[in-house]
Amino acid sequence: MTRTPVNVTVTGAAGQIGYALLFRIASGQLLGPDVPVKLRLLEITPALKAAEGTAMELDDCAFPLLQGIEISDDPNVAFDGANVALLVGARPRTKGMERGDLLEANGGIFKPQGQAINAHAADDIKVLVVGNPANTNALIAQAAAPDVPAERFTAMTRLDHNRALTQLAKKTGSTVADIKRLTIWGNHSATQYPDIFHATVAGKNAAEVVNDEKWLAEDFIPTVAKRGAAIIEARGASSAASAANAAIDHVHSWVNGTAEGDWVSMGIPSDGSYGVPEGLISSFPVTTKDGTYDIVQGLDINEFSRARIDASVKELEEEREAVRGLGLI
Ligand SMILES: NC(=O)C1=CN([C@@H]2O[C@H](COP(=O)(O)OP(=O)(O)OC[C@H]3O[C@@H](n4cnc5c(N)ncnc54)[C@H](O)[C@@H]3O)[C@@H](O)[C@H]2O)C=CC1
Ligand SMILES: O=C([O-])CC(=O)C(=O)O
Repeated sequence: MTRTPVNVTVTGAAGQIGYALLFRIASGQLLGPDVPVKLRLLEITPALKAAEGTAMELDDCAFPLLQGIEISDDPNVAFDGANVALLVGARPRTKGMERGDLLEANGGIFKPQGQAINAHAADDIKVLVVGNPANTNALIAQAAAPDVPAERFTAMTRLDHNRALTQLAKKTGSTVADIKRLTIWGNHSATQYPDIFHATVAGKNAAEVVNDEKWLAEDFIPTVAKRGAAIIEARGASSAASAANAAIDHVHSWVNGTAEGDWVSMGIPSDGSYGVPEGLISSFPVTTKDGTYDIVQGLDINEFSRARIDASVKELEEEREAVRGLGLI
């Protein structure tokens, strides 16, 4: 049976994440090995030529699943009929900046894109915001799209999740495949909280296997939370291939479901669970099935975790106030 192609819109297509992302989408890694895709690339006018160059290379790969590429500098064109939208296009931070410092520079990008999604995207649109500060940019886009169900706007904390998996695997002498049920809570920022209290390593409780609260507080959490800055320091540019990989993982999980007994982390609109004020786009543990996600309920949050979740949520509230002040929501 021939399947209808899925329209995937990628913004910032000529950027460094775009370059690491597009080929993987076209090869079937985003949606599955039997799902044809059409790519819609959105760029600012001066970068259209570079986007065309990337499209030429995509052509040259002769991906059997790639059924078309359109390039535009108009969000109304790029989001027309979009089933999946990856909002990557935004300025990256440089050394010495926090991601929140980008709010003023980048926030303005997401309101018109939200409006264009509202007006033109397909009814089943799923949005992942990657551009920083991702959680609050997702809030801006969502606020500009009142006709799209709020839960379709998500922000990427999967890179943090993947970073935490590897750090925990290294500490416990295991492999990432042995680790389940890890959670990133809160904001994709230095206040995020990677939580191992409900995680398991080869079936055993991770916190008990580690049994080292000092390592948790002084090594693991800051290493994961500040990994983006460490990459900028080492590479001279922010994470690109790992960010593209996390975007693939995020959408793949959302569309194709999580494994039995495991969960993933996604920045999603809070329904008030775990004391996170309703409407904030905050990272939670989620399971996914049939293209929808559910927050994992009933986890016992200890004092150590509560303080850290609250601190990150407070920062999200402050970012929300800031974008209210800028008239973006
Ligand atoms: N959530 C996460 O885990 C991560 C987020 N990021 C963020 O992703 C964003 C992109 O990073 P890079 O690709 O490294 O940056 P980049 O500077 O290499 O590429 C960004 C691209 O976006 C384009 N762009 C700017 N404004 C646009 C608009 N209004 N519409 C469409 N395209 C537009 C630029 O022309 C450029 O080609 C940054 O904000 C970065 O901080 C990066 C890594 C991880
Ligand atoms: O740190 C940055 O600015 C880029 C990013 O979001 C990350 O690598 O997690």
